[in-house]
Amino acid sequence: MNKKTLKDVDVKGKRVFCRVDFNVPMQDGKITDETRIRAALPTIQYLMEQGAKVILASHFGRPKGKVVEEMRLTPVGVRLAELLGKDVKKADEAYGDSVKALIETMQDGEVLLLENVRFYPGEEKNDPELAKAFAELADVYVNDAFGAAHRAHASTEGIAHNLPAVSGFLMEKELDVLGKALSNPERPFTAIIGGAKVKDKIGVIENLLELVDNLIIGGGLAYTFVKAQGHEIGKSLLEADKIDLAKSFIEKAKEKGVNFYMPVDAVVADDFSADANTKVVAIEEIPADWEALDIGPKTAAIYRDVIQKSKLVIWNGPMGVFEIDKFAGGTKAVAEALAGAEGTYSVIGGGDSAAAVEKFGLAEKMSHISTGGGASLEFMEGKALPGVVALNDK
Ligand SMILES: Nc1ncnc2c1ncn2[C@@H]1O[C@H](COP(=O)(O)OP(=O)(O)OP(=O)(O)O)[C@@H](O)[C@H]1O
Ligand SMILES: O=C(O)[C@H](O)COP(=O)(O)O
Repeated sequence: MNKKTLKDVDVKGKRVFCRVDFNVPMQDGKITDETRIRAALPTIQYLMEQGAKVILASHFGRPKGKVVEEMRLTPVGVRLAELLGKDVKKADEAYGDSVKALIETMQDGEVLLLENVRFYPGEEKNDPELAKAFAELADVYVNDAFGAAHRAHASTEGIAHNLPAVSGFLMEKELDVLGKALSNPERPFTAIIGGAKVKDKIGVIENLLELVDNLIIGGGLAYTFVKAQGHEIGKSLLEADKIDLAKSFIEKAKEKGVNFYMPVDAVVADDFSADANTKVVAIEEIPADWEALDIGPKTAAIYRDVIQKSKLVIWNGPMGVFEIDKFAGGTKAVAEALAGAEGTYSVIGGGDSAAAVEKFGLAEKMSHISTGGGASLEFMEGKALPGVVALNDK
């Protein structure tokens, strides 16, 4: 990476504003997945050991520039203190005199967690005044929030123009793994793209078609491709305005010599629910009143075979409605194939694919699970991430 990292700056005795992504799933005030907190620990612990005053900032949810009591970072601070085995002070604001006063009382090696930066309208607008107010709190800026690196916000981008700005260890690792995968992939290189909508995956499919040997399509978006092949898809998800685009992707794959895999069978249901009647049908035989909610067993077997023969696999988006057990089989089969494939480096884009891998208890078996959903997707689209661009060059 051509950007400065934590190891390139001296942080001893310095006030360090460290942007993390603590946007963790929470239900009734309880954190349901603490992966993102654990992933930030190496940077936080290093800063503590180096004797920095560690000032942590994060967004949580989408409070739209207002204080939303349920979106305070207090429960995250409590869990972080448990994981660190050290006290974590918690501020009720994210900048200003009250925060400055708290920082004055900090000893070297102590940790302070600021309040949700999205309580302020200037955060998402990347207001230079707010960026300055954040910068006034510290001597050095560390960005470890890979999950938010695709956002040009005051605490992810603006602040970097006001302080020495470097990446944290998580940011460095994510960029390293994803960067190497895309720039110098081991082959055969396979991308698995699923999820709900073609619309959300256009950029990534376009970019990956230039890079991969195999492109596997699954999830709700697959049925627009099936329709593009001239088959009826019943009540399955369809983006009618994307049929021509789907056709052009299939054509482009042919031109480029990319093997393009689409479902050959599907699990169809007479209702989008856990109590629905279901059956497995060939892809050209989806009944008019039914909808395809998962790839079928023949498709899963083909996909497994491609995965096992690949040296590198990038996966973004589930193969079916994995939240409902009846339609989780295809996603599980892909996860199991990745977990069992020896000599295959598996990169899981964040978001739902990461959640699925967790749900099946296979997270440990993957080579890399990204902590960024949207961020890893934009990276795979070949886009520059503003939170990274703003950091100091080496
Ligand atoms: N055949 C299908 N029909 C309808 N919905 C589907 C189908 N297959 C998958 N889905 C749904 O798609 C959703 C995931 O798609 P989405 O594009 O939101 O996530 P993703 O690709 O993992 O991206 P992110 O990283 O943003 O979470 C899941 O909720 C899943 O139930
Ligand atoms: O969960 C994420 O993908 C990141 O924390 C970014 O959140 P956002 O989509 O609300 O900007």
